[in-house]
Amino acid sequence: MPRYPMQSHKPRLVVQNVSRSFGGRAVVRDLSLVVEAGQLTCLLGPSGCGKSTTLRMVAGVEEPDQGRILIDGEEVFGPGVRLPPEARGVGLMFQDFALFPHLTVAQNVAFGLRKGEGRAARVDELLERVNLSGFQAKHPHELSGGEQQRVALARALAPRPRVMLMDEPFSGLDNRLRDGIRDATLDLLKEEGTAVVLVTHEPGEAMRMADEIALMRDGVIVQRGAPYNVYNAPVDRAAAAFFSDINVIRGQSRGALTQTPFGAFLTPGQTDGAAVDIVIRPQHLKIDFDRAGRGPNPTIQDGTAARGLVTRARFLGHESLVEFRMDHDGSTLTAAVPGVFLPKPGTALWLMIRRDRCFVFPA
Ligand SMILES: Nc1ncnc2c1ncn2[C@@H]1O[C@H](COP(=O)(O)OP(=O)(O)OP(=O)(O)O)[C@@H](O)[C@H]1O
Repeated sequence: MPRYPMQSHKPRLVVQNVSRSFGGRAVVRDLSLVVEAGQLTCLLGPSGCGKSTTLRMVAGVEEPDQGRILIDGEEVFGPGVRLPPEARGVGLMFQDFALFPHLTVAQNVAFGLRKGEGRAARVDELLERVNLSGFQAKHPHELSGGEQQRVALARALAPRPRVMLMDEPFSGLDNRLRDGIRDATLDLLKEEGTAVVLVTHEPGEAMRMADEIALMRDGVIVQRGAPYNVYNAPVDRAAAAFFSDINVIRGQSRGALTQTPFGAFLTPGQTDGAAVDIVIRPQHLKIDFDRAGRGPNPTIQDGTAARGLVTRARFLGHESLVEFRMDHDGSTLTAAVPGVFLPKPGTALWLMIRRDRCFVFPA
């Protein structure tokens, strides 16, 4: 049943309306996904939202209750079709990737390759590309964690998988190593041109690696898009909160406007009288100084300033986080400021909200 006619474009990976329950509980619900060759899609979401189960169904180690999975237009799972994992042309890499301890580095990388011409050359090529030339004869116990991880990557890529499936592949690594290995891994995956599905619960990792983020919650994809779009246009309050701390100002929409101590916000599309949440990331609160009990003048971009007292200020390295107790209702707001800004607790400051950086959601 060819869904994609011969002459038309066949995405590398198509997951169609796939569902899976365990003991009557739906863990993945009617999930669909398309990943092109050379593209990296991150399944991002909190623990237990069904990311790993989705990945395992693509790998073929878990069976969907329903749905179809196609690789290069070929059905690998569907009504009456169940291709085993080894026949799907997928490469796997998991957090606890285990190299074969009794095999050398070269033998580990060669493991999935057929004997014959080109085998040794492919092993050497990959080891060079993960910066491990000369490591061929070593055994895994002689390698650092980062080196073992690179061997595992070379091993998974050696047979030129059509789809590479990675489940939290960097979480076992030292923090200092992680960013370098992520970048090197991404470069190699791009050179190989394979389609990649990477599971992570870390927004930072997804932002760094993904062409497309598929944000998951309770077994469904709630939003997908380029990292920039998912970060800057979240579908709801929880999607915004998944990527950073957020500040929430609750108000009531009247005539497409919501009045707050920070001035009026446009809240089009909200029913009259409906409670709305105005959501703003700490980076997008503007701080101004107290001018003898007065703040800066209102502007169209930033609205009216509201006064608060600093309750805590912390330096985090690249930015400072300053917490305020607001005069008007005693609520707490947090502002992030680049560099070092550590006002003493009790300092009165004025906050403004950038209108172009806030999100409005029904409460
Ligand atoms: N084989 C199984 N039998 C029963 N329940 C399972 C099985 N596999 C997964 N689950 C349950 O399904 C839910 C989703 O698991 P899954 O591993 O897909 O989530 P996840 O988003 O990858 O989370 P994590 O990051 O913690 O692995 C969890 O509640 C888990 O306990």
